[in-house]
Amino acid sequence: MFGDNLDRIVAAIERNYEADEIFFTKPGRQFPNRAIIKQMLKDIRRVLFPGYFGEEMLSPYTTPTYFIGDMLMNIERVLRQQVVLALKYTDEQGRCTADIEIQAADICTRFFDQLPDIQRTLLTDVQALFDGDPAAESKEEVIFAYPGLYAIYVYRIAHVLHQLQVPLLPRTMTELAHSGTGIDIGAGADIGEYFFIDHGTGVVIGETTKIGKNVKLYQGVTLGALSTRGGQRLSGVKRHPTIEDNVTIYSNASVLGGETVIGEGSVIAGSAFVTASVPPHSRVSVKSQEVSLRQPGERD
Ligand SMILES: CC(=O)OC[C@H](N)C(=O)O
Repeated sequence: MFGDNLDRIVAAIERNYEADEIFFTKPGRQFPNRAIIKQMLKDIRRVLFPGYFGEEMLSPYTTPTYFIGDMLMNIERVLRQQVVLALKYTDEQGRCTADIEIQAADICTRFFDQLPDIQRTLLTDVQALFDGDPAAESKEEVIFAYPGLYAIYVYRIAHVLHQLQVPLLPRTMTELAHSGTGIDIGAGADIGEYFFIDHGTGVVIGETTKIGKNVKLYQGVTLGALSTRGGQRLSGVKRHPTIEDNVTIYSNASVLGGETVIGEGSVIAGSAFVTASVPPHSRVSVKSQEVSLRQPGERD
């Protein structure tokens, strides 16, 4: 099939390997496993919303106490292994495995301590989706089927791991959700409770975005950076906007820039392009310059 070409192709690929050190996985190190991370997200979701994504609560012989305990012990073991792999892979100080394992165990302790709070926050997101979408038949339907809730769930798990400075895993998680839903939420974004994303396809929320409570986004909204020409020099710099409490942003609007603040209670029209701050209770029309104050009692 290859004829005489095989040797030539092999040699060319080998030369490409030699041109960049990223091709040579570091000796004794191994990447975390994407399939295992995906399964772990499923298992955590089964604990937070039992019965929705597995058979667990249907058996009369299973009490929640044993189910939760058993699941958490298994998830902890898997998470700890993946955190060890991620820490080892990215380690630049040549730390010994024992030290890395201690750090991973500590990260897991802190992560699981926060799990009940993540669950409570997710319930506020479920409520926001149900309250905000007249097409939702029930909160159960939101949990079972809504892509917005799934993306928010994965984000809330990934965000805690990001705060605990776990490398590789948070991004892997949010990209798994992105590929399944079309909703891209950076794990570093800081998002308050009662968060609502309806439909969701094409929503992008950059990693330094700050979002208050009770914020609503529709499909195609970008909360992005103004310019990324600075490349890695902008790493860690606030590049994405701040959205205060009770803001609604309609479909395909772009709000860009690290210093851009959308004041509390504002409404941004669909397809608006906003690169400057607007005061609380603004109504922003398609051209970002056209900003007027919302009248008291005026509807979104
Ligand atoms: C959402 C967005 O504008 O991202 C651009 C780039 N990935 C950054 O983080 O700056």
